[in-house]
Amino acid sequence: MHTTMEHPKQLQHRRIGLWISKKKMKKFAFGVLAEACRNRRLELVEVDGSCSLWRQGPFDVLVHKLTDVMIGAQQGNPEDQTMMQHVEEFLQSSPHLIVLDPLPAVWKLVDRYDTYTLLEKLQPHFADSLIYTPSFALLESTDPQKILEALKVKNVTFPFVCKTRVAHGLNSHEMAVIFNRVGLKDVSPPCVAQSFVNHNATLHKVYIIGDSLSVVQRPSLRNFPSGESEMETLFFCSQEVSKAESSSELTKPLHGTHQMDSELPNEVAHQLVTAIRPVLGASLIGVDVIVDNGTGHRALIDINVFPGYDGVADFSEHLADHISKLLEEKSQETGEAALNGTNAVRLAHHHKIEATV
Ligand SMILES: O=P(O)(O)O[C@@H]1[C@@H](OP(=O)(O)O)[C@H](OP(=O)(O)O)[C@H](O)[C@H](OP(=O)(O)O)[C@H]1OP(=O)(O)O
Ligand SMILES: Nc1ncnc2c1ncn2[C@@H]1O[C@H](COP(=O)(O)OP(=O)(O)O)[C@@H](O)[C@H]1O
Ligand SMILES: [Mg+2]
Repeated sequence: MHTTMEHPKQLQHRRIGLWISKKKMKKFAFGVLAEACRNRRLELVEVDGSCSLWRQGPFDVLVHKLTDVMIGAQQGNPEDQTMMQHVEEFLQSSPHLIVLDPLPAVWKLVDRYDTYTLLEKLQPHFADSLIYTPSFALLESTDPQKILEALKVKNVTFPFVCKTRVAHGLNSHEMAVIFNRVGLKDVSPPCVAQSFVNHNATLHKVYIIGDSLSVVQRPSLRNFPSGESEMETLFFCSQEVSKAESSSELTKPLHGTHQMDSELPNEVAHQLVTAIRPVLGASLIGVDVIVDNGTGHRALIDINVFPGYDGVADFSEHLADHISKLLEEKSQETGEAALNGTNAVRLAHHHKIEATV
């Protein structure tokens, strides 16, 4: 008689759905991740957002970057709203599905004002590591007087960077550095104003993949005169300033700048990640850190959902490890739950017998 030996849970074949935009898929090393998954008895499947998830499933893990669809739905785009409804229904019908990262965690990171507010609340946890988030204010008016008042209330100083509230997607990277009151005419509300921090044109991208992190140096905006100055508003696209290959007048460190050490020690990066991961509830994130060249304090200026991890060695191995770890934890959880369930039935049965003796 042929008996099929049930694979022990940890050896069972698992299906991992990867759902990212076409733009991101073009840059994504799908084949490398698929290979890393195969080596861990995981099958990586590309999810087609235009087809039914039920037909493409079942999945044990859904790895996604749905920020564009989430933001579109939030802004009233009917197709994105329908898509998000489909996603929510699928998640509700798949209680054991591991979502990487959970939608509530991702929602916290699609609006810069929400993200900076969250980081501001974390300030006490960071104080001893000299980590902070620069002063920021929500600007909702074009009236210069109202803007000045909003800046003053939140201690935002000139120069400041004006960023869209929306943190991801095509138009989210158009920014401006405003140097004086005349420049307030360039504020396009609603936007977030964040005090500019001189940091010797060095950006540290702290890339987090579950429990592993990598710090990658990138070019960044050069130093500017502190306080109000005669400089004209500087418009720029962040995707042209802080990519590995970015190089322009904007990113050339000024000669003779006060060269306070612009490094980000690894242990500081670890302290940062230890503090923010539990609060964010996300595990595939990029944190942009710059070091104030006057004080050496570390400023958190940006958090990204599922970034490109450009420059991170063995990204696919780290991601496949993280997925395996989550599956193992889930299997133990359900194993324990089943065991508790069985024990509860056994106990109830025992009490029932006891009651009849
Ligand atoms: O352009 P990539 O691939 O390097 O990744 C972008 C990230 O760059 P990074 O890897 O951090 O240098 C980029 O991070 P920054 O905004 O540059 O800090 C964004 O996360 C971007 O996502 P979106 O287009 O804003 O939804 C990311 O774009 P997607 O890969 O999500 O399309
Ligand atoms: N508060 C700041 N002080 C100094 N430079 C900043 C500040 N905020 C942003 N920048 C510069 O602008 C770039 C893009 O800012 P960021 O908030 O990371 O936008 P994005 O989300 O588009 O990456 C940074 O990499 C850095 O060079
Ligand atoms: Mg950034």
